[in-house]
Amino acid sequence: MTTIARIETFLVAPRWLFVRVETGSGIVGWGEATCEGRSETVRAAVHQLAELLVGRDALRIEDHWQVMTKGSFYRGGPILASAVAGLDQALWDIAGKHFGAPVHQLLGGPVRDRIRVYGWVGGDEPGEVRDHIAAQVEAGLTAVKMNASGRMSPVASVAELDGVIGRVAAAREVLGNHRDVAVDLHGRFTLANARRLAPLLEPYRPMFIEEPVVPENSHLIGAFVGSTTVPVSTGERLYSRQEFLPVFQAGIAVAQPDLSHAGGITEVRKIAALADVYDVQLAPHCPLGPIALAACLQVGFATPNYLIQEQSLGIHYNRGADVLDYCADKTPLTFVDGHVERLTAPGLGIEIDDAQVRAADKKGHAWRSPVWRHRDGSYAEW
Ligand SMILES: O=C(O)[C@@H](O)[C@H](O)[C@H](O)CO
Ligand SMILES: [Mg+2]
Repeated sequence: MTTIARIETFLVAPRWLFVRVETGSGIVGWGEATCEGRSETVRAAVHQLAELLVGRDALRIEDHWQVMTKGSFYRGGPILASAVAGLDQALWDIAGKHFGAPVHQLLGGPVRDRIRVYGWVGGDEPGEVRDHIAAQVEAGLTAVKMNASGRMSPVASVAELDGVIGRVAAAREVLGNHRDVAVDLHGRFTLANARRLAPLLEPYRPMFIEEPVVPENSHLIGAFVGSTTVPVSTGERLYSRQEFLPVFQAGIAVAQPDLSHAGGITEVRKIAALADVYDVQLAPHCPLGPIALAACLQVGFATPNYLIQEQSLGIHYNRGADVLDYCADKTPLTFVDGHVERLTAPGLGIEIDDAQVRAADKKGHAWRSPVWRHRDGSYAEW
């Protein structure tokens, strides 16, 4: 009676796409297929993939993953990988509820009792960075991540470089030496800019420098790794083991697969195993909703090479919506001392508020990534 009977999707504020899978016996599994700025496109993909699942046994997760990712000949990319991810998470949620165990128990059992979390901080001026970090420290976090810059010239000016240094210096000053700051270059830097910046950041000892080059230029990341002693991270825009392999071979230190973009729990577990062979730690990308976060944490409780977890509780880019809005029980995602405690309930370990999600979907959302321009009018990376 674990036959898949019904698959629904919900487009909810601020920019998320939830997937609900129900079995004939009434077990409900939730997944998150959010792909920032592209969620409506993913939604269509989820409903087409649903044709492959309805009427089949929900517990054959690996087989469903094979069929969904390979079964229609044309494959790969963020849209399909996000759609598969949302469905895959929901199937793991169902399996956990069916067997009465949290997902990490099905993955081999807990290897840790709590997971360290970090949050994003904004601020254009050093003073603003200081204030935003002070608020996160006040909330108990021991690590934050900041963007290095806004729009960045292809060959950075002294003022642009000094702007980055000033803000990272301010971050280090308020954090002290017992907390960490990661610096996200966000694909805004050319390789030349990134190489010029890295030695200037070394005195502030960032936890890692993220996305030093755009993901389609993974062939350049080795040149960046070789230019700095700072650990290098990437992966929020890589969608499979095959796409991670070259960056592992190039020597990155931290892999950031997104549980909602990289094929879900099934694929990220395999990315983690591959990462382990290259001495790479996981720090999954997750500026997303509660289901994506729970899926990350389930992998984290069962994965030895797991550094830290990104999360967006209370963060202003969620524009008034919050990760906890859709949780019927807010306790599992409450942080203690900058960590989240092991989730013990069956499945993904959180309880989604069905009525709240249905109401939010009626309003929907139209979140889009901005399009930026350089001063001369040409396209600039966001
Ligand atoms: O590492 C991060 O959290 C950022 O790069 C976000 O993924 C990006 O702004 C799109 O949401
Ligand atoms: Mg990033």
